[in-house]
Amino acid sequence: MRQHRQRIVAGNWKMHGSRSFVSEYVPALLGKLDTLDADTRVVLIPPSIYIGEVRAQVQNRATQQPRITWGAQNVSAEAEGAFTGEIAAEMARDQGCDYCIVGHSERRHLFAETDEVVAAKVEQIVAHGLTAIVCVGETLSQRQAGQAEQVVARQVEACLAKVPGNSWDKIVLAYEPVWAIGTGKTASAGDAQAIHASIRKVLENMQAPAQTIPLLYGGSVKPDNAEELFAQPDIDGGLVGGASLDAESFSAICRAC
Ligand SMILES: O=C[C@H](O)COP(=O)(O)O
Repeated sequence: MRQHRQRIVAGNWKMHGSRSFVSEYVPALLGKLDTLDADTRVVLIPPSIYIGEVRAQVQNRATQQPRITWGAQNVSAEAEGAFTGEIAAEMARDQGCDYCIVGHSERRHLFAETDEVVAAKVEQIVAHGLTAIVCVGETLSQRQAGQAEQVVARQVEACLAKVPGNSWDKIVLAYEPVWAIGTGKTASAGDAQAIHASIRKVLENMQAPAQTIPLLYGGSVKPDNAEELFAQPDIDGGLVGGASLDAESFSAICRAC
């Protein structure tokens, strides 16, 4: 039987959007989420400059809160200071964010973020009362070399190394195979489930509450594959990129959860 865990669909807009997009997209999306399963939480994650506008649009539909919420794509590993261009976890909290993505493969590969940096960011995020959506996942060559489980296990252990024992309820993991991100290639539901199950074992070995931490799948999630992925026993929802930018597609994915 499937464990009862929080189900989450998070839409990572990446570096897309505009003020006019927010004002059209958010009301259109919310209008399509009236029939959402009561256990499912939807997180809108725009570029940080638009968080305030997303927040205002969601708060206009007070009846859907707190099932519909918002978050940040990234925060600094530092608490505050002379770090031009960065935003602090406390600032994300100040904008009402409940969630923050950390360790996304684009940050790891394009901005050279290491597991140690990710761990420091996770520490900041949970210390400020936000929930970290911690991304892990293997590259294509690592998968082809049969190292997927091993790579993911190492990332999980390193990225969660500084989580205080009383903060595990502030952790969500997102398994995102790098080769599936934005490529239209999705891990098969069986392969994704196998990695998710292996992540729970890693969490158990870390003395974390492995059965209650939500595990999301990310990588070319679309309306036509979401249901099968979300039906897997250890997959509790999705981290959605491209398809989250279309209200019709994203709402269909949310309803599949
Ligand atoms: O954060 C989202 C992931 O990178 C997945 O992106 P995608 O759905 O465009 O493949």
